[in-house]
Amino acid sequence: MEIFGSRLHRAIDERGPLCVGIDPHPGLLARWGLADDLQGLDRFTQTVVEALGDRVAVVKPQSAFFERFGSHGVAILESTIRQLRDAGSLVLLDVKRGDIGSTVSAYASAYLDPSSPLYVDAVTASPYLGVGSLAPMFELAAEHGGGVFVLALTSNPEGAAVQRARTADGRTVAQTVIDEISQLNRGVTPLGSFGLVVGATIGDTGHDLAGVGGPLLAPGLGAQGAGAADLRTVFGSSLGSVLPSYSREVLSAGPDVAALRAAADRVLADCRAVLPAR
Ligand SMILES: O=c1ccn([C@@H]2O[C@H](COP(=O)(O)O)[C@@H](O)[C@H]2O)c(=O)[nH]1
Repeated sequence: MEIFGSRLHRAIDERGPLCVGIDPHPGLLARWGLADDLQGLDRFTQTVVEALGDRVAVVKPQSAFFERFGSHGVAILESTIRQLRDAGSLVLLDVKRGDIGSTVSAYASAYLDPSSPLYVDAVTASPYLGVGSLAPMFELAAEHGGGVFVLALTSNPEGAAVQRARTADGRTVAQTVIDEISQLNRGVTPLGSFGLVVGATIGDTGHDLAGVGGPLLAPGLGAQGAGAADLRTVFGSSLGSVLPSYSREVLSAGPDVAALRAAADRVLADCRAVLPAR
């Protein structure tokens, strides 16, 4: 079995360092001339799959925009996940789960067990019940070649008050998360399966990302105001592990399939100009 970190490394070599989110905001559905209903949701996601499923390394459906339509919306998410995987992109479900360990086991089964209808390559997870509470996700991911991206320094301005608060030993909360995830990836090459979410909007915070050994997902590009050049400031010497992530910046080019592809190509070129060649 090939581990997630190695599959991601290969996907980036083949398709370039880019993650595109599927975030069917009501405003985007309207902009695409679609109704804010199940049919609109289905058409929107089908179009993104057609445009980008065989093109970008990672596609990141945002679960919330499917869940808001109830069980039928989740059914569309399930079929979107299958189609993306068939088209060859890795699927990172942005679902930010976290709970006590016994409940995290159930979340792990939902997303990281290959027999689940919502099985994906990787998920996002929240560490605010303690990184250790996510152990069932880490274990199931390791067993089946999956990945977990844990929130460390999020792109929203509200995150800093919690994430940059100091713990008893003087490290920030975020640095304790970074250090625990680094341990999970220790000794794994070329890339570990346990990643962090670090927003492209946050500037130079002085956090030490050098030893993470796993992918660094960078949302906040485009609609939230960060540009590819900001990656240098945020990630410094860790730029080689960055997976830039765009949603609205690319999606707003739709519904034309060629325009969506051109938008993805454009942001990928912007990122390539900043990230080290590999
Ligand atoms: O720190 C974080 C973590 C996750 N996100 C998610 O990424 C996308 C961003 O969408 P844009 O349209 O590119 O702004 C969205 O799904 C967020 O929930 C984030 O923005 N920041």
